[in-house]
Amino acid sequence: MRVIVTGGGTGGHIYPALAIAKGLQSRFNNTEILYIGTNRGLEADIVPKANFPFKAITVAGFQRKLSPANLKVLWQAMQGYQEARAIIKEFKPDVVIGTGGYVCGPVVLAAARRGIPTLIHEQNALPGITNRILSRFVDQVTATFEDSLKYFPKKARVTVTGLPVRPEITQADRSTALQSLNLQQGPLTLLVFGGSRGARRINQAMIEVIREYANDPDIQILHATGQVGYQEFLDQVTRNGMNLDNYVNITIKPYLYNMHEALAAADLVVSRAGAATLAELTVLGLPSILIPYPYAAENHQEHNARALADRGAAILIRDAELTGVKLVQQLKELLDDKKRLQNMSVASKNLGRPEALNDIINCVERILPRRK
Ligand SMILES: CC(=O)N[C@H]1[C@@H](OP(=O)(O)OP(=O)(O)OC[C@H]2O[C@@H](n3ccc(=O)[nH]c3=O)[C@H](O)[C@@H]2O)O[C@H](CO)[C@@H](O)[C@@H]1O
Repeated sequence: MRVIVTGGGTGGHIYPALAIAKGLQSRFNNTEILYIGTNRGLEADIVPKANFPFKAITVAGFQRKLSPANLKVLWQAMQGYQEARAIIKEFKPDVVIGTGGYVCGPVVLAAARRGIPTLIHEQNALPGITNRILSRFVDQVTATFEDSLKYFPKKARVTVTGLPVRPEITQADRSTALQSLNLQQGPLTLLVFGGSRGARRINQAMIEVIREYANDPDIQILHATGQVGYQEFLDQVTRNGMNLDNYVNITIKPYLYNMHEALAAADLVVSRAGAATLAELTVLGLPSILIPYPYAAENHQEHNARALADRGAAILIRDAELTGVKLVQQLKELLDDKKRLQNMSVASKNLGRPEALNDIINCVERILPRRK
């Protein structure tokens, strides 16, 4: 089978696409995948590292108000559409799958217009603009949350599946992961990251956390700052009079390409509240402190985080209330109380949807033309 997957901009769109690609490969023998993204999105870095062939097209995001810049965007959109058509014509996919982000628009639309079966996945309760438009043209919409159903047209075929996580996320083994990450087997592991692009506010708060836990024999910290904020963070640590070379229990990375290992090693996670991250935390039953990004469309990360916090799976700290001191205080409370961590872990696992990937692959199978 030949499959085009597309989705881009941030990790939250890319990893579900990679999960579906891998799910298809394990269900169907000889599945050939082509990933279409843009050269500017994170996908241009992540997808080749995941060993999938990658092609880029031209796309740009519309500004919400009328502006001359939108004329250029319109031109680029037409160009992107032509490029997508050409790739589809050459690759001849049996099915095209989109997971959101602007790049999905021209690719999925061009496929639908050629009569190729199409499926999209929406990660958030509040669907993105591209998926809302595409839902009118595709054969199947899959969604993470019931709540998003009302945004899709009545005639669309929508199935609530949950959000698919990469198979390696559930397969990684803690002890092997700790070894591969160069971490100790004994101490509790705190994993910190701010979504796929990093979060400056979380990085700032981490200065105090590092000061508190430096060389603590019971705790080790793995912190991904985001590519853009990495150098700034290192400078900030130095300005605060600390030298990371002296702290054996603190590991700082710009980005974790091996998140499956980082999650397998973790006992507690501090992060933003993007939908893909939360699906990963809950499928593994990980307790977390969530600091939702307050500027995500209609504050949807706070809704995401509340779903976990209200059920005892996470502690929510609002971005405006986040300080280093507050984060340290919260961490101390949790890390000193193993019973509480254990209860949060059970609550988290109860929210996980381990069957999401399989359900989506079933949906793909349903829209495939009958195979000889
Ligand atoms: C600011 C904003 O609007 N963010 C949105 C974006 O977030 P963002 O792209 O941050 O998405 P998520 O938090 O959902 O997912 C991040 C993904 O990146 C992975 N990861 C992250 C860091 C790292 O070092 N290595 C790594 O592999 C995580 O494991 C996860 O799979 O898309 C999500 C899904 O549409 C939305 O819910 C978020 O609200």
